[in-house]
Amino acid sequence: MQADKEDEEDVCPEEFVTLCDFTGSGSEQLSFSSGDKLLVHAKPTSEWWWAELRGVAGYVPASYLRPDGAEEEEEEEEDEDEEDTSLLDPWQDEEYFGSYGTLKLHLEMLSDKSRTEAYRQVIRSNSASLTNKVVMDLGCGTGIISLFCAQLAQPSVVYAVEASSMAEYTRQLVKQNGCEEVVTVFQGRAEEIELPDQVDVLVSEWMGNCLLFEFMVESVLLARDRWLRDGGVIWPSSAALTLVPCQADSYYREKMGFWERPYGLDFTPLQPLAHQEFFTKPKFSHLIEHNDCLTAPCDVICLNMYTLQVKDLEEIKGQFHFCVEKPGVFHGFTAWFTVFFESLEAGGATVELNTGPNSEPTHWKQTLFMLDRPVRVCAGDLIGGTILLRRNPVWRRHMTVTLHWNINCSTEETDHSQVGTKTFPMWR
Ligand SMILES: N=C(N)NC/C=C/[C@H]1O[C@@H](n2cnc3c(N)ncnc32)[C@H](O)[C@@H]1O
Repeated sequence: MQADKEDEEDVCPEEFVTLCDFTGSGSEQLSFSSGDKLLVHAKPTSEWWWAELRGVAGYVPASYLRPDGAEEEEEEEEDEDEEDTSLLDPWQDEEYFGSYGTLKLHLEMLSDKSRTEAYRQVIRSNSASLTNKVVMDLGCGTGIISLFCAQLAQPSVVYAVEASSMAEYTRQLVKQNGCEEVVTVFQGRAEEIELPDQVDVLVSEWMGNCLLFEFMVESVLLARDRWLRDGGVIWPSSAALTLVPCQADSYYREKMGFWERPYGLDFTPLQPLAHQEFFTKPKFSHLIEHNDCLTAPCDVICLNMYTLQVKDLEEIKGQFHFCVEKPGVFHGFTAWFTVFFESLEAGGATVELNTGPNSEPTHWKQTLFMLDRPVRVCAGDLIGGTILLRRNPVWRRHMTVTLHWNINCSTEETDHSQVGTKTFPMWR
């Protein structure tokens, strides 16, 4: 990588000091360690600058730098700035693992019968093959999956790995349920802990909204590469993201229609604000009604957990071709995921956990992406396009979802915006 980039206007280079480590992703980003002195050549945007370190140049996140020579006032403010460095953690681990140190999220996940029973079914239907196996439960939380393993099968050992302070309680639950002979709890990040042995089975419940949000999947892939022995099994074994063009009439009326005539008054000047506030980001925990689907759903992304690589997570693209089955209003797209657990026995039945509208609801429910403008469609209209999940290069648990679509109407009289595109932050 050359130290200067012809198409960036060069400013006189300024020296900056880095506040923490940064691992660049892709060839364009420059990695550095905390305390490095960088030479900033250009500031093309407020977020990304073009800088050089020891003759190598690349983009760096501006928020990770402070002007060199500013350290004296920095020392004076050291105390109140102390907590700021935690804001610079691209993984936001303090906040993330802090949230899992309380019961709220564990109660939500454990109360999700579809989710929890699916994992119990996986253990139960593979109990014979789990005999004498070494199992790793990555991100075990309260240890529910590990306890199922110890209760319903005879593995030789289960390594229950949990980074949050919940691990202390997980140890108590293991003891309380008489599983301490089989289950060993390791408190720490899966990326950092040392296990006594390779594992035969790597099981984890890592899926976030829209499948990938939180990107815990990266930890699972790293653990697979480091701890899963050759021929070992990873659960889930594969995952699919499903999309469907849909109506969302009640949501649209609730958030946008409301301003037409509240109490006989015209509040429509607030509609642009409502659009910005309610339709710019995806709507999590959306419950799509079956008859809101304008077409049959389509799997747009399929992930094989044996071959998926961390670098593949930067950008994942899918395509779709829908044929509208009934007239209606195309308000947006709804997405959900399904994960599959292959049997340990050759030819055994695959267990699946489907979070879509035709299955028992889960705590994820579905995710709704609202278009800027609803479009009336007729049966026979074709909605084709692409979906792009692009991981945030700085905030590593976040991504954007970009949808491109075009509508080929089967008849002429209906009004149509033929082509559309929209990018949704999740959440950065
Ligand atoms: N979002 C869904 N579905 N599940 C979130 C489930 C997250 C649980 O896994 C733990 N966890 C997440 N990442 C790691 C890691 N790298 N090492 C150890 N424990 C981890 C969290 O602290 C939660 O207890």
